[in-house]
Amino acid sequence: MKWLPETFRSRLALAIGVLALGVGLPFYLYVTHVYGQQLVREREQALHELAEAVASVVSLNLEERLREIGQVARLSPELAGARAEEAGAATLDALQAAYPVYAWIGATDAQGVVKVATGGLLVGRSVAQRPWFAAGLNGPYLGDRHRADLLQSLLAPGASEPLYFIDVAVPLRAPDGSVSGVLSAHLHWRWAANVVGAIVPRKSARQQIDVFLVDQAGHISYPDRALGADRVPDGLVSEVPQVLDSWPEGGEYLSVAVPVPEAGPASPLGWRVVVRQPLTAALGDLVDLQRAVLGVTLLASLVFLLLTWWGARIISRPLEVLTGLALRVERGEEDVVLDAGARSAEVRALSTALKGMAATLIARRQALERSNHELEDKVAERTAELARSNAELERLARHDPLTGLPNRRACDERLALEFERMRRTGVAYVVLVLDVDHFKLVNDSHGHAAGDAVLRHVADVLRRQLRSTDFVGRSGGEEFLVLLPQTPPDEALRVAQKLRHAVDISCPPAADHVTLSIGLSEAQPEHNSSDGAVRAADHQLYRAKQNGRNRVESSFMR
Ligand SMILES: Nc1nc2c(ncn2[C@@H]2O[C@H](COP(=O)(O)OP(=O)(O)OP(=O)(O)O)[C@@H](O)[C@H]2O)c(=O)[nH]1
Repeated sequence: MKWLPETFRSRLALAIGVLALGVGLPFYLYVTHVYGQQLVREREQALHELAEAVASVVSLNLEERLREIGQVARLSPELAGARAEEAGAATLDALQAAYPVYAWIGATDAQGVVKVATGGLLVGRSVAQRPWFAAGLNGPYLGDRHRADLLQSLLAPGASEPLYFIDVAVPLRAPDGSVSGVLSAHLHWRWAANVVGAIVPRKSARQQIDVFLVDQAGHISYPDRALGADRVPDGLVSEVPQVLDSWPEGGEYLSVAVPVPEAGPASPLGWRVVVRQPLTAALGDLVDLQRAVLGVTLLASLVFLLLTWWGARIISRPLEVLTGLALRVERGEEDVVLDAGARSAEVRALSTALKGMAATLIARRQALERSNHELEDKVAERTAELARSNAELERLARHDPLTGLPNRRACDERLALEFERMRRTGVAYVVLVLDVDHFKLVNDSHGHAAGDAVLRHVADVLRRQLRSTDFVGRSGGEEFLVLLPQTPPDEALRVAQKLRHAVDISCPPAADHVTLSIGLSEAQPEHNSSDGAVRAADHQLYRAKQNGRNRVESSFMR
C-alpha cells in the first residue's frame, strides 16, 4: 500500500493514532448521544414549566380582576342606586388609578344604560347590545380580547393603532338581591404584556424563547406583532413538547401548548399559552459539547500519535544502530561490535544473532580469501610450469636431441632470419655446410652408437670453436650448418679452416679419426631466398668431397 509510511516507527505511530480515534469516536458518539437526549428532555421540561407558569399567572390575574370587580360591585351599593353617578364616580376613578390597566370601568342600569363610568365616558349611552352586558346580568363574565368600538375615539382620539380590550363584568344587585345593572371593566390589552412580561425570565430572549397567548380559535393574541401569520400551527395542542417544522418562519422549533386554567365561575375563554424555542438554540449546548468532545478526541489521538512516534524511537533506534553496524560488516570492516546497547530482549536476541552471523561471515570470508590466495599461488605456479614446459617444448621442437644443436627446422628459421636482416641492413653473411667424411664407415665398423658418439663429439668441437654470435646447427644426418653474420669472406674462410682443423686434430670417443669437408658461400642481397646461398655452399661441399675431403672449398677461394 503506497500510502503507508515506510518506517516501522511511523507505521506504529499511525496505528496507535488510528486506534485512539477508533476508541475515541465511539466514546464521542455515545457521550453526545446520551447527553443530547438528556439535554432535549431538560429543554422540553423547562419549556413546559415556563408555559405552565405563564398560564397559571394569566389565569390567576384574570381571576383577581374578576374578584376585584366583584368585590367593588358587592361593597359599593351606590353603584346600583339612583344616584349612582354622583356617588360612584369616585370609587371607579380610585379603582382605575390603583390599576391603570383598567381602560374603562362603568356601571349600567338593568336596561344597559351607563350610569356611572371612569372619566364620565359613555355615561347615558346604552351598551345593551354589548355581549358583556347581557352576560354580566347573569353572572361573572370574562370577555375575550376584542377591538374597542365606542371607546376607541374617546380614549385614543386620532390614534392609528386600534385599541384592544378584554372585558370583565359582574351583576350589580339591589338591596333586595335583584339584579339592578352590570358593573364592567375593560382592560387594556397591554395587560397581557404586563402579566406575561413579569413572569417570562429575561434570559428567555437570549435563548430565543417565544411565549404566545393563543385564543380558542388558534389566533395569536399576544404579542401583537408576533408572527408573519397570526396563527400558531394547527395541531399545536399537545402539552407534551414536540419538534414542529410548520411555523411560518420555517425551521424546527421545540414547541409546547398549555391551556390557561379557566378563571373561576366565569365563562370559559379556551386560551392557551404556547412556548417555543428554535431547536438549534435549544441544543446549542449540545453543539458546543459535541465540538469540545470531538476536539478533545482528535487532540488526544494526535497526542497519542506523536507520543508513540517519539516513544517508538526507543525501539527503532537500536534497530537503526544495528543496521548501520551490519552495513559496516557488509563493507568488510571486521572490528565491528554488533551491539546497539538495547534493553529489550528481542533486540538483544537480534543483535546476538547478527553477531553470530557476522562472525560466520567474517570466518567464511577469511577462509575464502585464504583459498583465493592459495588458488592464485597455484595458478601462478602452474603458469610458470606451463611456461617452462612451453619453453622446453619450444626447445625440443627446435633442437636435435642427439647433439643438442638447433635442428633442421631451427636452421631454416635462422637462415630466413639472417636473409631478412641482410636485405634490411645490406650486411652479408656467410653460409658453411659441413659434412663428416666417410661417416658410413664409422657406423659400419664401430656400430651405430659409436656413430652417434662421433656426431656428439663433432658438435661439441664446433660449438666450442664458434662465437656466441655465430650459429651452428645439425641440418641432417652427419651434416652441419654454420652461419657467420657480419663476417667478411676471408675471415669466414679462416673460421672454416679453424673448424676443419679442430675436428681433424680432435680425438673422437669411438673412432680413430674424424674429419670434415666444408663448403662456403656468401649470401647475396640479390638472391631470391636464403636457399640460394645454401645451394651454393652445398655445391662447394661437393667440390671439397671431390677434391679429397678434409678440406674447405668456397666460391670466393682463389
Ligand atoms: N650413427 C649414425 N649414423 C648416421 C646418422 N645420420 C646418418 N648416418 C649415417 O651416415 C652415413 C652417411 O654416409 P654417406 O652419405 O654415404 O657418406 P659418407 O659415408 O660420410 O661418405 P662421404 O660423405 O662421401 O665422405 C650413412 O651410413 C647414414 O646411415 C646418425 O644420426 N647416427
